[in-house]
Amino acid sequence: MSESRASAAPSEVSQDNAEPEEQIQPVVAVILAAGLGVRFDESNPKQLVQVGGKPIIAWSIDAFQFNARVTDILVVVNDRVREAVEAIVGDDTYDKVRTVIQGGIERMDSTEAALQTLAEAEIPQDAKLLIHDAVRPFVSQESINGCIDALDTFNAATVALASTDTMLMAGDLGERKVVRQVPDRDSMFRAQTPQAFRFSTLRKAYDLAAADPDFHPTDDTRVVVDRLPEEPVAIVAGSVTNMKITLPSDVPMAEWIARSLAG
Ligand SMILES: Nc1ccn([C@@H]2O[C@H](COP(=O)(O)OP(=O)(O)OP(=O)(O)O)[C@@H](O)[C@H]2O)c(=O)n1
Ligand SMILES: C[C@](O)(CO)[C@H](O)COP(=O)(O)O
Repeated sequence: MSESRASAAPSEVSQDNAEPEEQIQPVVAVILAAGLGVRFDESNPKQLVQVGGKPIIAWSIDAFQFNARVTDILVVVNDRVREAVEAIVGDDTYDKVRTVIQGGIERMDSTEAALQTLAEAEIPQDAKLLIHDAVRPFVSQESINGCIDALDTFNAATVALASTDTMLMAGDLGERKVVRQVPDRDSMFRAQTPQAFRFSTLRKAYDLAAADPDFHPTDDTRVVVDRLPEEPVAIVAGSVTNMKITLPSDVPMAEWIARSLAG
């Protein structure tokens, strides 16, 4: 494990702004920033693009750094962004960032790397994990707190936004896509992050998933839903502003949100 800052295990370090009487488990935010951004521009890592005067990943880390209930932060990177991310979190502001680790080829490989690091740090089995996309810079404190609270009742929770569009489930008919089903809109949600889990629950789901090389989920909720179908995943309210920067055309909207937050 290569570390950029303090080598203490999560929550060994004193938590000056936590609420020790009410919060007994560590609350660990995992910021996933090891993606290549193929849909954005591989030569311009989207995690590092500036919006509202600071890199997208700095917005994302700030949301957890400044939440009093989050005790520890782990950042997952690739070689292209490591140096820049280490420079960002080297600032004294980021005193909850324990380590910057190497991710993997797929998103689930990056989560797996985080789980291994946390296991090596002997994190408690009931620790609360908040897995967040580095490229969702404007996650609200309500959504973060909603995840932490939901884990008092559930072992898994995800931020999601109720769909305002009717969704179409499509299939192939020759070369054309055709509609196979029109699910009831009230049951349709758009997945966002953070996605939150008790450590032991996500560990178990990932252990089960490891046996299947053909499983390529794009988020952690799917790993739990597929591999632990008896485990309910609570939905926590997301927001339109908790957008994911996926395409270059998302940047103007992100700039607009950054400006409106500053205002
Ligand atoms: N191997 C990967 C792939 C993705 N991610 C992270 O997961 C989040 C959501 O992924 P996405 O937006 O799909 O990012 P990319 O994989 O970078 O994008 P693309 O699919 O266009 O390459 C991002 O913060 C990304 O850095 C990661 O840590 N490790
Ligand atoms: C985790 C995620 O951001 C939830 O919306 C998403 O699944 C990431 O992957 P995608 O390939 O961009 O859907």
